[in-house]
Amino acid sequence: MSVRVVARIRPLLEKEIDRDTIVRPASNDDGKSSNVVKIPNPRNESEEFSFTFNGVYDQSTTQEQLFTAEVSPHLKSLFSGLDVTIFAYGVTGTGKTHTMRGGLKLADRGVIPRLLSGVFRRAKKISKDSDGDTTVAVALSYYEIYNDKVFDLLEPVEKRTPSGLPLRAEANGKTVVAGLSERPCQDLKDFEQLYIEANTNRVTAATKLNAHSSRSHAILRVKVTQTKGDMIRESTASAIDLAGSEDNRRTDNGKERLVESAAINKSLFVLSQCIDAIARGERRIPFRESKMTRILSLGQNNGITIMILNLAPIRSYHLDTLSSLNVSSRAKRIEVREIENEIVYKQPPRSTATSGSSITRQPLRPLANAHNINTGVAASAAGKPIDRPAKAFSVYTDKAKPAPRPTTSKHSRQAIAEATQAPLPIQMVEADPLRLLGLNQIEAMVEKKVSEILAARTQSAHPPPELSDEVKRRLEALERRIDDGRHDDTRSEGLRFLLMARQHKERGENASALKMYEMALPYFPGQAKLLGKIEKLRARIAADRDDQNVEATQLSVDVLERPIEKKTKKSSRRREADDDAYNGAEADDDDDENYAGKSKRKGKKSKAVKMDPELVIEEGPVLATLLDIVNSRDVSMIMGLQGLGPKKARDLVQYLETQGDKDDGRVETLVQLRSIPGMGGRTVDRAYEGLVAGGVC
Ligand SMILES: Nc1ncnc2c1ncn2[C@@H]1O[C@H](COP(=O)(O)OP(=O)(O)OP(=O)(O)O)[C@@H](O)[C@H]1O
Repeated sequence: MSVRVVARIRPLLEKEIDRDTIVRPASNDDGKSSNVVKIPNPRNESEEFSFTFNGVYDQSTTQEQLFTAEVSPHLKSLFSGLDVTIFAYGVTGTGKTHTMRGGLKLADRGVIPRLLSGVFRRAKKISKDSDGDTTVAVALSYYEIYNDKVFDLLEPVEKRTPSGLPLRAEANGKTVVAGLSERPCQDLKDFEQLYIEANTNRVTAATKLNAHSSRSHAILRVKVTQTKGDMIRESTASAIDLAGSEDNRRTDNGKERLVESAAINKSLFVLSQCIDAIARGERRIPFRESKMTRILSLGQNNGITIMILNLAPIRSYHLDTLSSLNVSSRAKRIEVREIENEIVYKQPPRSTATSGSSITRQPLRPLANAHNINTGVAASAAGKPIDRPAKAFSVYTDKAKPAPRPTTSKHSRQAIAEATQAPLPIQMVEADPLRLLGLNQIEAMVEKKVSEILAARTQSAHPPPELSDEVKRRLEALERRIDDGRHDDTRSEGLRFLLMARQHKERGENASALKMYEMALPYFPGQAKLLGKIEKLRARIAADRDDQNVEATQLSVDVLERPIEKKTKKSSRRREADDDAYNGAEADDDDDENYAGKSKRKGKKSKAVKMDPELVIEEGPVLATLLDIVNSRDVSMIMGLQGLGPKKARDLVQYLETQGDKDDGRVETLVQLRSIPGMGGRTVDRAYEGLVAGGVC
């Protein structure tokens, strides 16, 4: 089954006005259910984009309606052994916490308290229906991921270590938080007490956009353990309130908040990359690049996953809303395997006959896949008696390695046959290969062959582009700087972003590299070299694309399909010109060499990109004039700038209008100006050069 993605549009808040509403729900073709979100194209308001979801809930939807429709039906699955994950996703201030936690009044309670209420009710019913044969225990864990570190919310804040709790991958593929506490929870009252107490430990700080903004991802795990005789079934419901992405230009965040914000934005960026990679069927999913994505393990976790996309209906969120609509509409394509957790059997008490001080104990090792051995659910469903594993642990001697059981798997048979270079009749291998070869011989051969096959496979897979020794050396040096402990946590985090940026850049992933450099910026505010890198990458990306392409705002291609298609011919001509400019600029790029302290690469100079990128952060009359013209929001004045036609000028003014009033939404730097949709590096350069040529300096 795919991830179920539903959208919820929140009502207008006190200061928001109806005429700013731009997001609306619509019905699909059958006209019955509302499962479409409509939003205007920011570049052409007469055109609307439609996004289809599994369900869309409008402003009037109550907490109860949402829970009854989207969460309640999965309680049954939870008790039949499936894990259920519900997570809220969206920009800051769109209603994630309201949806997941809700208010204190009964009607305002969100998904989490209602989920617990449903769990206790069902547990009672199961116990009653089985005349007490089945008992159900509920236990809670609650933790947050703050600045990419995991903290237990059920433990007092004083107990936290600066590095937080580590993550561990379990044999069954699940990622767990090592050392996380778990509290038994008898009833709703118990839960409320724990939950309210824990929430006071959660890091929440006010941002300009949302007075009670959550600055961390909060994850509540509800473990349900059903015991009947010696059978134990465990399943987990996870309710996740993700922190919201935010545009720091809109939030006036201070330095500490910028760092938090960078960590939040980074993890959400990684999440969107994971979603993209899964949707495209790629082999490498970048889960490991953030703790949140490791824990969420989208598409890796078995069970049921529901994503609630929270949306604000108003214009000031326009581009952010489009971006999250894009990410979540791709999440619909993620397939999740619905596999029930296995039943585990309690151990019968061990015989003490072999105990005694003279006996050397052998280490206990779990049988391979011990708790996955029994597929009792399937067996019982088929009406067969449930096979029980004889024991969950086996004793092995350390001296002689156990002989591998003759295996009937195709690969092993092939491996043995290939290893002996004489194809063995299948029946013989299955009957008794030990009669043909010694145990150790077989084991050595199988091991050798399997490693050969694996090595061959690894080599035949597309190897990542080989990094030059020089680049490797620099990356290693950067990693050492991060790990040598001389930097405080915050600085290390910044260096980590730089490291990731360089890795992306070396792989030719310029957009991701740019994002990472931008995320490093709050850690090194005003750092000229870093700003220069950002500028150059922006120019490079812009030159590599059509000037008009709004991709710089991270709108995905599928949203912009129509407008882009219309101007394909014109675009390709322009792109050729841009490519020339790009190649010239590339030859001029001193980025890597400067870093390594080497001389610049020589190449043809670009005519199109004349401006020295380092100039862009300087103050001066040209810059001041350019920004004054832009901030005038006067289309006729802006049109007077070189390279800005009426359409670009209108788009720019329209965009600035979405950023608030003239004082609040002022563009202060060229970096900001270049980040505006449609204002790629070349456009800004031309405008700047036009002013220089006109004598403004
Ligand atoms: N469905 C709704 N009905 C009424 N009020 C709502 C609804 N959704 C959100 N709100 C209100 O909108 C404001 C922002 O909501 P909330 O704090 O839940 O946003 P958020 O997405 O969790 O933000 P952040 O990511 O910053 O924590 C709050 O005042 C909340 O009460």
